[in-house]
Amino acid sequence: MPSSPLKCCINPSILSADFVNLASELARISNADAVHVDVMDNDFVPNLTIGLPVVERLQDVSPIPLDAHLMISNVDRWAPQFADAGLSSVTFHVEASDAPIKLARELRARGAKAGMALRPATPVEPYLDMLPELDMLLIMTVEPGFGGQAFLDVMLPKIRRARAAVDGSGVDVAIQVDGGITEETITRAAEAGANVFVAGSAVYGKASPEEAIESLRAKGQLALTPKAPRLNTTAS
Ligand SMILES: O=C(CO)[C@H](O)[C@H](O)COP(=O)(O)O
Repeated sequence: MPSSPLKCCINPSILSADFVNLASELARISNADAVHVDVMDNDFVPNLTIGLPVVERLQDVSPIPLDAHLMISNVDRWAPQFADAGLSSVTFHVEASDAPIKLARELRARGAKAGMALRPATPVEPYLDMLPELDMLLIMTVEPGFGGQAFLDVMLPKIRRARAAVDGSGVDVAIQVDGGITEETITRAAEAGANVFVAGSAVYGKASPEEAIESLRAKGQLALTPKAPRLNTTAS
């Protein structure tokens, strides 16, 4: 583990926001670390959301960095265009890419952080040599496509292995988790080694999304902060 605690970041997913009022929905999460923008094409996943023109307008108006999660096919062709739109980070699914190393380099060359996502059934081990090419590794904790699903606890060992590999390699790669993150599951995900948390329902489903972000952040940060060793106070 690094000597100082990892910073806990909360990235609300606008999949759970009101799509007719996206600008005002951004204002409701002003304390977020980034806005998670779910782009789905009804091919890579069985759902359809927004495309590049809408994301470009969000980029124009958002005071918070945008973090696009591209759940789309033909991602080698599309992802660079999202980077060109000025997004802070662009995450592609490795299962959808023909040339993930080339794509990660292309995203960085265009000024975006490079993120790579893994579906629940995709193992992390084949991609560990790629860590220096990445700024973020997204481990899906639900099947991608829909909000409101239950967190897959079976993903915790994969998060632990990814954290061990990141810390062991000395590269600065964030470990993001997406799907089913709540006040209850964030602690387990953070203890396993995730430090960036996407939350849709657990933020936009609350009366005060900003309070929900603060509460999630406090719980995640607590779990990321190493515990002080317990003193043995029993007399021998
Ligand atoms: O990528 C996603 C779905 O594929 C969403 O970001 C994710 O599901 C967030 O929703 P929730 O926090 O409600 O699970």
